Amino acid sequence: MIRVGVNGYGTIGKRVADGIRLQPDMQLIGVAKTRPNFEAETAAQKGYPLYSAIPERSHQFTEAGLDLHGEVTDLVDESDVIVDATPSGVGAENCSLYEAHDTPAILQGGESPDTVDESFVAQANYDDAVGADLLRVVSCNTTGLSRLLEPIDREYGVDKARATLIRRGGDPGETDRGPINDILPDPVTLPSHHGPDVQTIFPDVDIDTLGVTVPATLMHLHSVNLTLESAPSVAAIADLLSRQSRLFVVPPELSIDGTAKLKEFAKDAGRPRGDLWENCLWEESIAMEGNDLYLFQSIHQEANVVPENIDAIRALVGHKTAAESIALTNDRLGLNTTQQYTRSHQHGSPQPADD
Ligand SMILES: NC(=O)C1=CN([C@@H]2O[C@H](COP(=O)(O)OP(=O)(O)OC[C@H]3O[C@@H](n4cnc5c(N)ncnc54)[C@H](O)[C@@H]3O)[C@@H](O)[C@H]2O)C=CC1
Ligand SMILES: O=C(OP(=O)(O)O)[C@H](O)COP(=O)(O)O
Repeated sequence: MIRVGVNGYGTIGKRVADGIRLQPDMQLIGVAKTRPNFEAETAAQKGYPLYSAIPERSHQFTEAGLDLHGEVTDLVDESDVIVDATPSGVGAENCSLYEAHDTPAILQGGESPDTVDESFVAQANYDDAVGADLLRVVSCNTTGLSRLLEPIDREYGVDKARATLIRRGGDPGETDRGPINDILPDPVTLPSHHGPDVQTIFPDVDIDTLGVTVPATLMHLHSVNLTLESAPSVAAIADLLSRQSRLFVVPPELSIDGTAKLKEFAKDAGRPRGDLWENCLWEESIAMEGNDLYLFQSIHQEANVVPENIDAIRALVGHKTAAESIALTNDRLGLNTTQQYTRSHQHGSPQPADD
């Protein structure tokens, strides 16, 4: 069993903790919280041992009637791997703690790539991460672009990638984010940070990205144009993408016209918190003009890095191969439900994934 601690129990941390608890080869040692809010209450109700992230505040947990199992240093000490899901910049500050305890750690996309040994996307560079001390699961948008690029580059070669990222203003629970009535070029200059971030995974891919932030909370939307080395048919592209286990090629028959219906679909399908762990690509949006591929995909920012964090844990300890880890993570999270649905529409019967 891999003993895992989660430091930072917010949007990403609580989803990763739930995912860890579902894995047969992992034990969730506990979660570190800064204060006894509703997330600390629900973590305790789920039976997750609580650790105080800020020792001076430990008494607040006791006063709120929450048992503490220790402080964050105890959590780091008791864990084989730490998933750090603290806000951007805090993860880098925590690295000295992990190093002092000789505990490998996984940081998130808000941290700089220079802070870690490797940036990570399971489908692309799992083997490079084996035995590292510090990994970084790249941001939700970068993970989404990387998952799309990997099979297309492998199969057809990508000469040039261009993407405009229409970014959600904040997560649904973030009441202090915006804009609430604007459309912001964000950043106003080319490139957005996503292109260089993709190159931490694919150093040889030539990619330009633009960012725009809009008053929406549900998901990001990517408008993608890839210039390929050949000109496959739309059907061949759709077939290739539909065979990737973390891409959901949304069939037109579902009448899903945008991110709101995608989220509704996930909730109806019984997904926890309505989470969509996979990229969601509209099949009808896939178009070829000469060697140029165009499509739209949506990324559920709260959920799509969760499978990658689970795989990153196994990669750090060299516990399984990439294919084994991806398959196990998908199975235990329940990620295959949309995939099978897509295949039943496109192919009539399930086919091997990720080939
Ligand atoms: N929310 C999103 O859309 C995505 C976020 N990320 C990245 O994941 C990381 C975490 O982001 P979120 O989960 O959205 O943030 P969040 O703000 O929802 O959660 C962070 C949690 O860490 C806690 N925290 C603050 N300081 C701490 C400390 N010193 N020790 C322990 N816990 C501490 C906060 O109280 C909060 O509960 C960031 O690097 C972010 O860029 C990556 C993909 C998507
Ligand atoms: O990783 C994300 O976005 P990003 O890929 O645009 O950096 C998450 O949606 C967090 O974005 P935020 O830094 O705007 O909260």
